[in-house]
Amino acid sequence: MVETAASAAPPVRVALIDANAAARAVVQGLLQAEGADVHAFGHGEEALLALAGDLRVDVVLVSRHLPDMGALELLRRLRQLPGGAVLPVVLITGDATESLRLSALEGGFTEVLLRAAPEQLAPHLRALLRRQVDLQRARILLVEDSPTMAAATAEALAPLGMEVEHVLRAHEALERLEQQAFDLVIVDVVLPGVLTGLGLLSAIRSRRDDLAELPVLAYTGYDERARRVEMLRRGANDYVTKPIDADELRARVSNLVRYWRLLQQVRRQHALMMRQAVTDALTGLHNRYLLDDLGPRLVRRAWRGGEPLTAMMLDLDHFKDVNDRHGHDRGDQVLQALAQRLREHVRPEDVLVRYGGEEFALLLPSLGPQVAAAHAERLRQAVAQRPLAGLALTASIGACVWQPAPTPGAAASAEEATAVLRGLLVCADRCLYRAKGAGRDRSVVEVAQGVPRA
Ligand SMILES: Nc1nc2c(ncn2[C@@H]2O[C@H](COP(=O)(O)OP(=O)(O)OP(=O)(O)O)[C@@H](O)[C@H]2O)c(=O)[nH]1
Repeated sequence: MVETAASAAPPVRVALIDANAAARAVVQGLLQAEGADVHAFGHGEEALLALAGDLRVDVVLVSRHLPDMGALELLRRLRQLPGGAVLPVVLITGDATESLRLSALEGGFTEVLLRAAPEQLAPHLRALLRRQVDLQRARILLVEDSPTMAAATAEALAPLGMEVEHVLRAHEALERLEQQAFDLVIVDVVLPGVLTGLGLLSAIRSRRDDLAELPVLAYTGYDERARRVEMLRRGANDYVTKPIDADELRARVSNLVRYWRLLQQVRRQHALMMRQAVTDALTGLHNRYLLDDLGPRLVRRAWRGGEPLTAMMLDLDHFKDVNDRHGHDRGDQVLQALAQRLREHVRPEDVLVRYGGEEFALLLPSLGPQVAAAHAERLRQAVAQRPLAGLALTASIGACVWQPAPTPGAAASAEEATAVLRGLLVCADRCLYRAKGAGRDRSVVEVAQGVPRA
């Protein structure tokens, strides 16, 4: 059963209340340039009259000084209008002090926007509108066995423009959560069937993926302390007591959806930062921090399975001359071309990183000494046979092959695995040094005796 309130995002409707005609025109122009539908007013009373009548908006922007009332007075009266309790009301001010910002937020404004030059204000207004559109696009899964309650909920949420999907049973809700992304679950705690609302809550919270933190708003018919505590204990973010109050429901739903959006934004940024932390900006290859993370895992796997593991160090020959003769930019291009060349020669199970400067490290599982030596030669030839960024260059390679004794069931500790990785890299580096000493453009391979340890 689906009750859809809205799907395509309509323009965000903004009430702009500012006594200063010139300033108002600037903000109005910026908002309209972003596609907003703007209703501008110079007086508070004028705006309140329109909003108490037919005018419906998604967000209100108000300047601090109005001819007929203060911004706080306007806010108080806006909150009393139908639907006004959840309306985002943004104060726009030229006063940048932290104390003003805090007192405005404490006073009930949703945000405080600093009045600045248009080019500085524009991105803030764009972000404000984007947040509003995001909220309108929210999808809510309503799990409610009473058709009357479901209809009342859909009606109460309609002004928010969110999409409400209704299912009757908890198990249907679990199926829908598998199929589609939702921003909030509203669940009646008492549901017929094997899985109750509380059971659904526990099922969501015990998931091992991001959905475990999906906001859940619980409906209860009993305003009873023990039941409220139980709902919160099981992980409900908030609850509403039946019969529902439309304004209260909208306010709680908006808050939870905002929280979820923020959480997702933080997660995305965190994932990006984690990627950046292990990525070398010049070549796009992973950096040595990824080796520190993945290397011990490969060591433990090799140890467990008695499979060989090879570490290789590859270093361009006379790279300093490239920089000196052709400039640092050309040197960078060479490193990028080299990274691409190496990428073409690694298998999905191999780890390739830029170890630093013009040195690259590889970890290659399951190659015996002869195959590892042949592979090192192939890499050396791959560098020498074609120019890199237009320059004929060579590389030297040091490789160290570790063949663990088959010890089924034995597992290395994390510290041991790290020590073995270091030992392998030191051994490979030693081989590289020998390759350089022997005239460069060659590979030197050594089979580790015993367990390599740094
Ligand atoms: N363009 C560029 N140069 C770098 C980068 N990182 C390190 N280098 C340069 O790489 C050069 C390494 O020089 P050396 O360690 O003397 O080694 P080499 O000239 O390659 O000599 P051998 O290794 O002995 O054959 C130095 O000039 C560094 O400045 C980088 O990201 N970009």
